[in-house]
Amino acid sequence: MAGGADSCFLGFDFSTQQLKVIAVDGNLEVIVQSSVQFDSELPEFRTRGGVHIHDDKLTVTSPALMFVKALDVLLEKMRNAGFDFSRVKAISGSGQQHGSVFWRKGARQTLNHLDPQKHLHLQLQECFALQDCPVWMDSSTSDQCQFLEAAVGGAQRLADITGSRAYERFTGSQIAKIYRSKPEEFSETERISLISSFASSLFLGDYAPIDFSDGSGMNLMDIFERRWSQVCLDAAAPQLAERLGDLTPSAAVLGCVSLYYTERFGFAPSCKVVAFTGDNPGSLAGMRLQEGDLAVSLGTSDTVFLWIRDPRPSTEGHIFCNPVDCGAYMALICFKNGSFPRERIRDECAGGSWERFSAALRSTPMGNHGNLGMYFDVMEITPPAAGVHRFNAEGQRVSWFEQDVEIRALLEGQFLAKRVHAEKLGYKILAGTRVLATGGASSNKDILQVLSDVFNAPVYTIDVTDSACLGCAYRALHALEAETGASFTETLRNAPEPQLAVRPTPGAQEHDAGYGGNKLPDELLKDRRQT
Ligand SMILES: Nc1ncnc2c1ncn2[C@@H]1O[C@H](COP(=O)(O)OP(=O)(O)O)[C@@H](O)[C@H]1O
Ligand SMILES: O=C(CO)[C@@H](O)[C@H](O)COP(=O)(O)O
Repeated sequence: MAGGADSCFLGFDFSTQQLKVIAVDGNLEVIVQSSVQFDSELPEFRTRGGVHIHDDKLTVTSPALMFVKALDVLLEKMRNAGFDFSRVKAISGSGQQHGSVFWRKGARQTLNHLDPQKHLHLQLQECFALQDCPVWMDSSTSDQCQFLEAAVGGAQRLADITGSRAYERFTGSQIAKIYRSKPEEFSETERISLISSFASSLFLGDYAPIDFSDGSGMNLMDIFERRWSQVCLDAAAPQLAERLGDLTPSAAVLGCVSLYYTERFGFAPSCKVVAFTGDNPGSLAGMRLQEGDLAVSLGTSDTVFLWIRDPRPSTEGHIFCNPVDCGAYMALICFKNGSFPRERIRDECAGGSWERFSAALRSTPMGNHGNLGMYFDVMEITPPAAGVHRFNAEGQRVSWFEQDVEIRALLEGQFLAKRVHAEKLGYKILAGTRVLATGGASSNKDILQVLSDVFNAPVYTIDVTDSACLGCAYRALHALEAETGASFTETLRNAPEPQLAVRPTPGAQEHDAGYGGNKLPDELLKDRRQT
C-alpha cells in the first residue's frame, strides 16, 4: 500500500452547490470530511444553488473566483481543525462536468508565482477573461449544437466521434457561443479549462491538462483515439487546440503541489497532484462500480451511469472514457430536474421538512394508486420537455394531486424516467442487478425504497454520500501504485464494499409492469425533440 497507514490521500469535489473534501488514510479509512457551501458560506457571490440563472432563463453561470475562494476557505477550515497536511502523499479531485473556465492572458505567470502569504482569491482575481463560467445547467446553445452536428455530418456522426450528439451544456458549444458573443474576451483567453482541470491547476500552480474521462463531455474529443477531434475543434472556434492544451490519462500524475501549498499549509514538497476528472467519473471510482451494476447519483443533477466495455454511441445518452480502466468506458444519462424539484415539492407539500417528505412516502403505496407525474421545473435534457405533467390512474391529465400523492408521484416519475432511459440504452435489470445510489438524496432511505421498488432491484450505498470525493482520494492512491502496474480494482480490493440499504418491497415484482411508462405520452420519453 502506497506509503503505509500513516500516509493520507485527499479527494476534492468542486460540485454545483459546494466544494467538498475527503481524506483517506493508507488503510483506506475515511479520516476527514469537510465542505464549503457556496450560497451560505460565500454569500458575497449571491448564488442560489451555486449558480446564477440569467434573465433569458437559459444561460447559467457560476463565478470562477467563487471556486477559488471556496478552496481558500476549505483549506483554512482543515488547518484550523488540526489536519496534518504533511501526511498527504497525493491529491486528486473532480468537478461538476462540462463547465469551463476562461483564463486571461498572463494568468499562467500568476499561477506560477503564487505568494504563500496571501489568499488565492486575492491573487487570481484578475486572471479570468470571463468572470462567470458557463456550467452544466446552461441550455442556451441550441444554435451552436445544430451547427456542430451539421459541420461533422449529423448527430449520429458526432456521437460516433465524441460519444454524444451535441448537447447544450457540453463545452464545445459553450466555447462556440463565447467565441461569437464575446469576441474580445475570447481573444484575451490564453487557456480554457474544465472545472476539473481548473481545480488541479490551482494545486499545481500551472495549467493542468484535461483528463480523458471529463474531456469526453465536451463534444470535442475523439473518445476512441483519445485526442482532440480537429473537425469538432474547427466547428467550435479557431485555434482552439492551443487554448485547450493536451489531454491526459485520468490516472496521470501531473506533478507535485506548488510551493504555495508547502509553505502556506505544510504539504510535503513530494505530494503528488493526480489528474482531476468529472464528478460522475469520480463517483464511478468511489462506488467501485462493477460491470452489470447500475449507479444512480442523486446530487444537484440526477444521473444514471454504467461501466461498459463495448460502447455503441447513439443519439441518446453519453459515452465517456472510463476514469479507472483505460480499456473501458462508462455510459451516462443526466437529468437536470433532480434535487431542486425535490426541494420545491418538499417545501410546498411537506413544510420544508425531509422527515415529513419521507413520512408521505411511507404513507402512500407503491404505484401511487396509478397516479404519476413528471416535474420539469426547468427544460429537461432527457427528454427536452418542460412543465409539470400529472396523470391519474386512467392516464388522463390532471392539474393537481393531494400533497402526499404529489410527493410520491414526483419520486416515482423521476425513477421511472431513469429506468426507461437506462433500458433504452440497452441496460437489462437481471436477477443479480445491484443499484448503487449516491449523492445528497441517497442519505434518505425512503427515497431509496422508491428507487428499489421502481427498479425492482436491491439498492446499495457506501458510507459517504459524496462518492466523487472518495473516488478521487482512491484515484490519488491508485495513481501512485499504478506506476508498479497495479490495476484500480487490485489497489482497492480492501476498501469497504457497498452495503445493502433497501430491498424491493414484497410485491414489487408483480407491480413491475404497473410502473406504466406506457401511459406517458411519447414526448415525455423521447430523448430528442423532433425537428
Ligand atoms: N435527507 C435528504 N433527503 C433528500 N434529499 C436530500 C437530503 N439531504 C440532502 N439532500 C439533497 O442533496 C442535495 C445535495 O446533494 P450533493 O450530492 O451534495 O450535491 P452536489 O454534489 O451537486 O453539490 C441537496 O440539494 C438536497 O436536496
Ligand atoms: O451534467 C452533468 C453530467 O453530465 C452533471 O451531473 C454535472 O456533472 C453536475 O453534477 P452534480 O453537481 O449534480 O453532482
